[in-house]
Amino acid sequence: SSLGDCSLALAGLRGVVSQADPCYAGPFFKDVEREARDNEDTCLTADSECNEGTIFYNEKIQPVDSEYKEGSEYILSRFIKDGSYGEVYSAQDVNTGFRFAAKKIALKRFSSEEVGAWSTLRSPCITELFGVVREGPNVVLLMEEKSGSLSQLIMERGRLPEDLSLHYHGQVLTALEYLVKKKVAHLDIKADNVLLSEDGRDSFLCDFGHAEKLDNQGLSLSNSRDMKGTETHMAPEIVKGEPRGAKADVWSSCCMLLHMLNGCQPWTRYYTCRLYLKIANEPPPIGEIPCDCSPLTAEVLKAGLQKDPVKRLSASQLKEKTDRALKEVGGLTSSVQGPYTEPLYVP
Ligand SMILES: Oc1ccc(F)cc1Nc1nc(-c2ccncc2)cs1
Repeated sequence: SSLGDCSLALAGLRGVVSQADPCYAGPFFKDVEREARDNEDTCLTADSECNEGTIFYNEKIQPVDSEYKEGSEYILSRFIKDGSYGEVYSAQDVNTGFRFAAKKIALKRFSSEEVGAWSTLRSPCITELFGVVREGPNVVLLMEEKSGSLSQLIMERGRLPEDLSLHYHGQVLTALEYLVKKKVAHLDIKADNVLLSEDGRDSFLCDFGHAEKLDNQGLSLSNSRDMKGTETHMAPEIVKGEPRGAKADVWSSCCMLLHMLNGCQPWTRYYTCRLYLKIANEPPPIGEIPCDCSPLTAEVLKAGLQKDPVKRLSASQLKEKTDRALKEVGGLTSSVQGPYTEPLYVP
């Protein structure tokens, strides 16, 4: 839409739910976050009548009289899981019947980064954010629904065949290559946040609750050093509170590759204590590379699990290596559904 419509939509946004071009969602949600922090009390007792937000252009999600509220314009059908900062439900638009996923976040825990970073992304490897609606004390993020997650598949199959693991790793690295171009770091790459298509052959990155914008050097703009993401997949620079950027996602993607190959997350078979110090002081978990994997797969993991982010390969360099490793094992021949294979416990 032209700037006119969009800025009009934003200007009129107070108290209405409007269709707007996602490019402008970021700034609006900055002040929702500020307002939430400023008047903590009111947003807690916030009148449930307050219903404002932005539905990005989508004829299948229809505000009625510029309202989009749970229980009237859409319904939550079933609880799916706890996402970052909120619960995820399957939802349906009452008028169109269109199904989507919805994450309900308490206003005081809402980070405008999830919307600001995500709303500018358009990639076949990243789930689409349809919109954000504030309902009283909550913010609800609306996202395209997928049939399941990579973590569910790993649980069902114990561990995944090497070719299937490399296939998904390659797709996640394609998503990371795109994020590097858009100067966004996801900072919570793990199988829980990778969703699968119906036939399981395509994967999509989701949940930008920990995402951060990057500067021209590829380092995070947010000066916060607080640790983000999932402990077992945290890069050394994260646990050490050092400057972080896109390379942290590369480390986490290799932790996820180990999770797919072994059927269990790195570090957890050797340590039950807090992992931060182990990740900071121990060598990288390359000892957990399964002995039955191909040499090129081991190369991918060694290159992606370099503790020094400068030495660690970039998403596009690792994507090339991963594609070569997949060719070396004969390409993707395994079916997505298949026999349960016992996870590899301590050798
Ligand atoms: O950050 C979000 C913003 C909006 C959403 F609707 C969901 C998420 N986060 C996640 N959704 C899932 C998931 C969704 C659908 N099916 C299986 C898993 C896993 S993490």
